[in-house]
Amino acid sequence: MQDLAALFDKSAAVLQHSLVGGRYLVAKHHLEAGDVVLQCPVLLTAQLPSWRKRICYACHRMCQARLALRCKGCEQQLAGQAPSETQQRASAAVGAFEVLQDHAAELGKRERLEWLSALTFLRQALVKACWPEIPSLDELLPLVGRIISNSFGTYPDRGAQDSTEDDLLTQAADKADNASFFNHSCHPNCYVHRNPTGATIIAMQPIAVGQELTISYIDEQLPQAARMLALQRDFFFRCNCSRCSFGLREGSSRRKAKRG
Ligand SMILES: C[S@@+](CC[C@H](N)C(=O)[O-])C[C@H]1O[C@@H](n2cnc3c(N)ncnc32)[C@H](O)[C@@H]1O
Repeated sequence: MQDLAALFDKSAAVLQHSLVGGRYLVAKHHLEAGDVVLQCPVLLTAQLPSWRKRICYACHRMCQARLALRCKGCEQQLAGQAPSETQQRASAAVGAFEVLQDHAAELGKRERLEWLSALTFLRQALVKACWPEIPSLDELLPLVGRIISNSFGTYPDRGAQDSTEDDLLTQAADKADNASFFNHSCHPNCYVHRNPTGATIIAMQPIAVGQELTISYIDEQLPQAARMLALQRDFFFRCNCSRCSFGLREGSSRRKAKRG
């Protein structure tokens, strides 16, 4: 198993393990609002067929011309061997990816059936291709669960502001990287700035050394019931952040006060 802590060497975050809640990140030193916590390069990219030959393997930028031979972003030639740094980053990402929570058991019945039929098709293709070791469905489903519940959307070149959910769905390219260790909070202290080459996690407020670093996976402006629904539906977990726990207590004490 690779050294996961090393993924955060050059960042303001430290990886911690909790027996009940899995991994989480805390501030390495005091942070002010606007401080960069972590730079997350794109590490794994799932390309749609229509994107083939348009994404640079080195900087993961989309190239405008379909058959471009050289990336305009980093001047790398698009054909040929990937540089070893990219290969190293990719294998580090796979190691980190393997330990993430998969929630495979919590996939909805319909979603599970859809994935099982796609994975059965994949296995048949691997058999036909004489693949040396065919993974079982029980091995493949957790991979799907990890991708669904831990990846970030990568936006097309025009930038996050103009992008819509539809862009994400139709042009979906996902990445799994060190940013996948940030837990969610409905009252986060960091936000994610996404761009085509990766993501940057930025502090939104002063954060004390040792304090947990959190981001929001959803629109945290939603009311509590809608937030819980979105997290359960899209990420398969029940939120235990301080705002939700406080909200529940607040709701019950308000009801008590009404009854009293
Ligand atoms: C992106 S990962 C974060 C790292 C994760 N703690 C781990 O050890 O793999 C997302 C997963 O962490 C857990 N998680 C994150 N935020 C949470 C929260 N506010 N309440 C409960 N579980 C949370 C959920 O299991 C979720 O699927």
